[in-house]
This record gives sequence, C-alpha cells and structure tokens, in this order.
Amino acid sequence: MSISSTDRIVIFDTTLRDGEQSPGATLNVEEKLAIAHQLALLGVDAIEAGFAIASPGDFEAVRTIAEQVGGVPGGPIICSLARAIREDIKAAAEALQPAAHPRIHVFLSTSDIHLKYQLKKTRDQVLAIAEEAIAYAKSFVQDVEFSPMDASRTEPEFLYQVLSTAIAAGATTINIPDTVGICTPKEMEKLIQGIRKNVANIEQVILSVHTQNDLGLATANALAAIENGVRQVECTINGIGERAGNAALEEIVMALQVRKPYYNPYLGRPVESEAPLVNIKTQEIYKTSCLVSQLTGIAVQPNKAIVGANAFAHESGVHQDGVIKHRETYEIMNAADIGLPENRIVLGKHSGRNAFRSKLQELGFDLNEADFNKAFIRFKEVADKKKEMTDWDIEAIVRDETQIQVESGFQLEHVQVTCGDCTCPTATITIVTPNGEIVTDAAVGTGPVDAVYKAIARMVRVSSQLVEYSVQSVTEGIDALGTVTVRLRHQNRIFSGQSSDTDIVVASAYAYINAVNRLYRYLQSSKGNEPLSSSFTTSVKYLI
Ligand SMILES: CC(C)(COP(=O)(O)OP(=O)(O)OC[C@H]1O[C@@H](n2cnc3c(N)ncnc32)[C@H](O)[C@@H]1OP(=O)(O)O)[C@@H](O)C(=O)NCCC(=O)NCCS
Ligand SMILES: CC(C)[C@@](O)(CC(=O)O)C(=O)O
Ligand SMILES: [Mg+2]
Repeated sequence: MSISSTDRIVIFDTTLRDGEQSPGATLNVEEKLAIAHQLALLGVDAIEAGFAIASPGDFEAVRTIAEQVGGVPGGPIICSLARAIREDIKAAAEALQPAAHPRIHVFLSTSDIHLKYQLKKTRDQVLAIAEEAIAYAKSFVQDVEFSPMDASRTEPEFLYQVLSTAIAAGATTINIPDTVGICTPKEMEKLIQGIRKNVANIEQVILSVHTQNDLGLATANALAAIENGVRQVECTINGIGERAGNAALEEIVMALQVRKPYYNPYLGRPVESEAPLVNIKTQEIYKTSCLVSQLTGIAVQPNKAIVGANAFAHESGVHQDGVIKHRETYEIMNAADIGLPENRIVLGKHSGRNAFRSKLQELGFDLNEADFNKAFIRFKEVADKKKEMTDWDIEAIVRDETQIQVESGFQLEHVQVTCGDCTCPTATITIVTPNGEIVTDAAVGTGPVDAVYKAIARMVRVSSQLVEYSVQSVTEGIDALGTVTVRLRHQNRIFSGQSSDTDIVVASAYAYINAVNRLYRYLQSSKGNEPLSSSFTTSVKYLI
C-alpha cells in the first residue's frame, strides 16, 4: 500500500506493543506470531510487532513477524517501537530486516512535565535528540514514524516546533499520542487543527493519532481526529493496552463502516460513496477478538461494544418484539458483518467428518489434518454429553484444541473429584512431568477447584499465586461448554491459561496446567542451560 494514500484511513494495530503493555498480557513469540497472522488476515495496514530493544523475546517476536508475516511485498507494514536512542533504533532496524515494508517508530516526550521529571532535558536538547534520532532511523529505513509523547499536554508552540523538525529530518508519519488519555473530542479537534495549520510541510506526511482510554474517550477522540484530517489511527484489538487501554480497532472500524455517509465527506468523498474507508475485512473481527482474548487471558467484558457477548443480544420484551418484526428496529449492524457465528444448531453426535469439515469451513477455520483430527475427536466427545452443538460450541472446541501448545511441560492425565455438602472436597490428579514421569497425588480443598489446584501445585512445585479465576459459559443451557481462564503470578509476571469443557472442574484443571506450562516455559527460557527441574523442585512454596 502507498503511505501517501489519503482517501482512506490507515489502520495501525498496536495490540502486540501497547496492547501487550496491559498488565499480565505477556505473550510469547509463537503467540505473537499467531496474532500477527490473524491481524494480516484482518487486513490491518501496519502491525506494531513490539519494542525490539525491550527484551530478547520482543526482538525475536519482531524479527519473526517481520519475516513470516511481513516478508513479502504487498503485506502489512511491520513496525518496531524505539526510544530516541541509537541502540533502540539499531535494534529495531535489525529486527525489522526481513520485512518488505519495515517501519521504525521513534518516540520522545515533549511535555514540560515529562521533560522536567522524566527525561531531565531542556526543550533545546529534545529538539536536537529528535532530529538526530529520526535521521539515524532514516539511515536504515525509508518509513519512519515519530511520536511526541504526551503531545496533548505539550505546549502547542513547542509541539509545532518539534514536529516541523521531525518532518525536516525525514519522518513520514507524524503520530499524535494522547498518552495519558486526558483529551476531550473538542480538544482533540483543536490540537489537530493547530498542528495542520502551524507545522511546516505537515501535508507531506501521514498524520496519525494514538488515543488512550483513561476517561473512556479513546474511540471518540480517534474519530474526532479523523474528522479533522488525521489519516492513520493507532488502535488495539479489544481495546487492550497500557492502563485503561487504547482505542479499540473494532469500534473505530465499525463506526466508520456503519456511519460511512457521515464520514465520507471528511475524507473528501461524496456522501453516498460506497468505497470502503478502511482495508479491514470486518468478518475477521470476531475471530481476532477471541484469539487475542484467549492468548492474553484478558476476557472481553460482556457489554463491550462490537465484540462483547451481549453486543448483539436483545433482552427486553419490547426490543425482542421489535427485532422479530424488523431487525433494524434495534440493530445498527449485522452480527455477520463482524463474523459472528449465527448460532444455528446443525451438528450433533451423529455427524461425521465431512459434515464437521464443511461446518469448519463455513465458520472460516482452515485446519491442518492433525488439528482437524484433534478437533473432531473432541467434537465427538462433547457431542456425546451435549444434545445440541451450536456454532459457538464448535468455535470453542476448535480454539481449545488448536491453541498454541507448549511443547514442553506437564500433561494432565486424569482428574477425579468428589464433592458435595457432606464430604470434604477431594481431588485425585495424575500428571505426566516434563521428564515423562507419571505422578499421582490427592488433596482436599475448600471446593472441587481448590482441591484440584492444590493437588496439581503439590506435584508441579513452583511458587505461584492464583490471581484470577473465571468461568464463562460459551453457550446457553445447563449442558453449556464452560471456558475457564486462570491467571497465575510468579514474582512480578502473570501467566494465563484457558480451557473449555462441559465439566468446569475438568476445564479448570486444564486451564491451570496451561498457565503452569507457560510459567514453566518462561523459567526454562530465562534460566538458559541450567536444568529447570531445580527451580521446580527446590522452591516448594505453596501459595495457591
Ligand atoms: C526500554 C527498556 C528496556 C529500558 O530499560 P532501562 O534501560 O532499564 O530504563 P528504565 O526503563 O528504567 O528507564 C527509562 C529510561 O529511558 C529514558 N527514556 C524514556 N523515554 C525515552 C525516549 N523516548 N527517548 C530517549 N530516552 C527515553 C528515561 O529517561 C530513562 O532514562 P534514565 O535511566 O537516564 O533516567 C525498558 O523500560 C523496557 O523493557 N520497556 C518495555 C516496555 C515499555 O516501557 N513500553 C513503554 C513504551 S512508552
Ligand atoms: C509510543 C507512544 C505512542 C505511546 O504508546 C507510549 C506509551 O506507551 O506511553 C503513548 O501512548 O504515548
Ligand atoms: Mg500508548
């Protein structure tokens, strides 16, 4: 794509960078790669794949995504964040080397409060640093984005001066971050208009906005910026990100689609123009949202716009009556537009592989033979217990069975629980350790899940603290599939795991093992060659 295109909005996705700054959203390289592939399917123009200097894992993630998702011309721009520091820029350039369309995103604070307390630099120094850093980034790549951090709290005259300098030094995208999420839409309008009027050669670059959601105004501010000439928006799937998160991609994209006649004139088109305002394939939105939620362990709130479980549900009689008579009485968009399964009941325990395969195709899954077989076996198991298999059940099964498996780690063999109002909840668990040993242990707990977790913790022996446990029902009815999400804290890092089953105690056990395995993998990679088993067997500290 051409970065000078101005008749549509460039979607810059930062799920893998700002989104990963959500507390506890840590993703490993395979998980980031899976999300990046899905973002490419969704059709985002640019993927901010990480912050290359931040850690060897981030570097590897940027490099792998640059190679495997952005390695051929015509694919998305792959971007790495960098402070205005030579080592950061060099690391970004190295990580981005395999990308056909690499972008280095240099940021530097410009507000007085940041200059005084954080950077401890004068305005003149900041101007010189920005100029030098951009020129240095330009020595590696053509496409350089510059963000004046805390722009919305920066004195306007100084902001104009920094931006003019950045453009003169070669920046091709100027991104305006409302870093602390303090702006109102009216103020955003003033900020963008001021920049367009006062910054030299601003019309030669793509003007972008990056809005944070501290006051719940991120989407409103991004849209206000578009109304005032901004042509790139930075956003994340499900609105995840630092603190209260970023503007949600799905909200901006669907606002532009649903209100196209309203937005068309702001992009210089006739009101009735049918041409899309973004390159996004909206039917991929729901699937992308599920993948991000599953891999980050951050559940989507039910009332979340566009992708929440209730976004297309009608609860009250008056509304239901209206929707039955004419859908558009209460629906401004069609669930199918974001790729939501229609929830038609078709498959059951008597269905065969062909029907299952064509159902998967209909739902947009393209599985390899091994994953297909795993999913089919699981489908039959669930169908045996559950009378009606909805599209939602099938989606949950496929997500569960095809999730990125940790190659090394513990495997759950058996879960057996006794509980009730006149017995002490007891769990007997059998696991296979990473060395192939089969171990069985039992524990009592305050409830069945507590007993299961105590029994597993006793065998895996790693100090961790259960910080979140939640169950969501995927479908309706007493025989619904339940999805359990578990988050464990080890030192200051969070590891999540998820699993679905008709039996929530079984789902709980698998979710817990998944989280433990992520923690295991993390310890393994951070310990280098030292055998991991020592940390798993010596620091026996049962916090769970
Ligand atoms: C980038 C990172 C590796 C730096 O680690 P570090 O060298 O230990 O430094 P700290 O995080 O403690 O402090 C940040 C330093 O960068 C400086 N800095 C911050 N933003 C800067 C910028 N845009 N350009 C240049 N310097 C910057 C700070 O002034 C501070 O410098 P000081 O140590 O001289 O006071 C680390 O913070 C990290 O892993 N971050 C990843 C996630 C993240 O911070 N994302 C936020 C994006 S804004
Ligand atoms: C890099 C920049 C756009 C940033 O995301 C930096 C940050 O993480 O605060 C912001 O919101 O200002
Ligand atoms: Mg941000």
